Amino acid sequence: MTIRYPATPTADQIRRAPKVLLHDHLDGGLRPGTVVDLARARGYEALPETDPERLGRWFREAADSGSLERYLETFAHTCAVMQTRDALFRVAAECAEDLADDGVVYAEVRYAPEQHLEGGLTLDEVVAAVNEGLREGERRARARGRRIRVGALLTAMRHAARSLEIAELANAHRDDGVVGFDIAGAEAGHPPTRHLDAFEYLKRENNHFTIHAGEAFGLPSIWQAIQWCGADRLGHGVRIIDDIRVADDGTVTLGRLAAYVRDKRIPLEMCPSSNLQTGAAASYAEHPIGLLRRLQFRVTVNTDNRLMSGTSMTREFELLTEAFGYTLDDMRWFTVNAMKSAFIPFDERLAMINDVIKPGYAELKSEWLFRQNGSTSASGQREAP
Ligand SMILES: O=c1[nH]cnc2c1ncn2[C@@H]1O[C@H](CO)[C@@H](O)[C@H]1O
Ligand SMILES: [Zn+2]
Repeated sequence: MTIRYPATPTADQIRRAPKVLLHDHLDGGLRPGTVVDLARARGYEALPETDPERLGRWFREAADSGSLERYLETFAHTCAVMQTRDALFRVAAECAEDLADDGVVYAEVRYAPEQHLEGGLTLDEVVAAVNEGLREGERRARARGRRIRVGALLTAMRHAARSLEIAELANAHRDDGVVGFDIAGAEAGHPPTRHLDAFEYLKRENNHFTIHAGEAFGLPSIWQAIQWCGADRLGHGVRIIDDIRVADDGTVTLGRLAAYVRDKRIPLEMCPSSNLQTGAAASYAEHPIGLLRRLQFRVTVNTDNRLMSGTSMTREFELLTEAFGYTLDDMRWFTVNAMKSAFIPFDERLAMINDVIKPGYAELKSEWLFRQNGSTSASGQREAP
């Protein structure tokens, strides 16, 4: 006889569960109050609101545009206030703290160094400021009894022409907090193959990269990212659904590209709330993550931009639990997927899975055993002998 645990985790369990985040933009995750403070310090007067609560709402509503291009316009304000060493340090430290408070144990946070040079910093100084801030945030979290490890991904903007330079920067800082590379920005009209030299350079250096692909543009973008550029992971990748046919009787047929992505266990960094805002998915219940999880693609759950989506890892999992009835076992599956797909060394990933993630979920599940004598009766939750 085996005990069947209650099906859905509580909000509190979701928050306390160890979580792994692979796709989170530093310039999309500022606290609204910090944006206000930094704008005031720098004399930046173009903020649409100066009350933190109203500003937070403004970001969420402006990002709720149904188009990636309009969604991306909101980053002009966050980037504008991230132009000095102190500002970058503060934003990075708060990022690590906020993620730790949300129960994230490992995160890869990305940003585009080329967007932080207006105050006179060099690319190397930008990277150093963010790394120092992340280390400070880890320390503050530890002082409060929370453990988190945060790596940085350096992003090149796909409409610009600095990707090789940023790839070299990522490689130069690989033993110093930078775990990989990415390209981001408007997808339509900016195919990943324009940055082939950057990707080929990183492959020659045995380095890692992910590519935003299959978010605002479909299969050709995913195909190029994988087969031309050699991406280790896909940022979003939701449009892979266009290569999957589900017949009326439920039979599923994968096209060649979808089959390749699943066969090769290529990680998909899915960001449900962000996708709803940019129009890449219509609702949580209809988000491709449901089908892709059932088909056992290497799916991971991510926040993308916590400020623009007013979200957190806890909230993304709550929304998915509501939409798909996910259990703690599903959550653990997504989390192990993410940890397997991280860009840190294999032995460290394995240790995180075995020594942090699995024990964390086992601990949460076991809580139920001690609750059964209390008011929440467990009758009916045991499997028949
Ligand atoms: O979902 C997204 N798709 C594509 N680009 C994005 C997304 N979120 C943010 N950025 C872009 O990445 C830059 C560096 O962090 C941001 O400034 C934003 O322009
Ligand atoms: Zn993104």
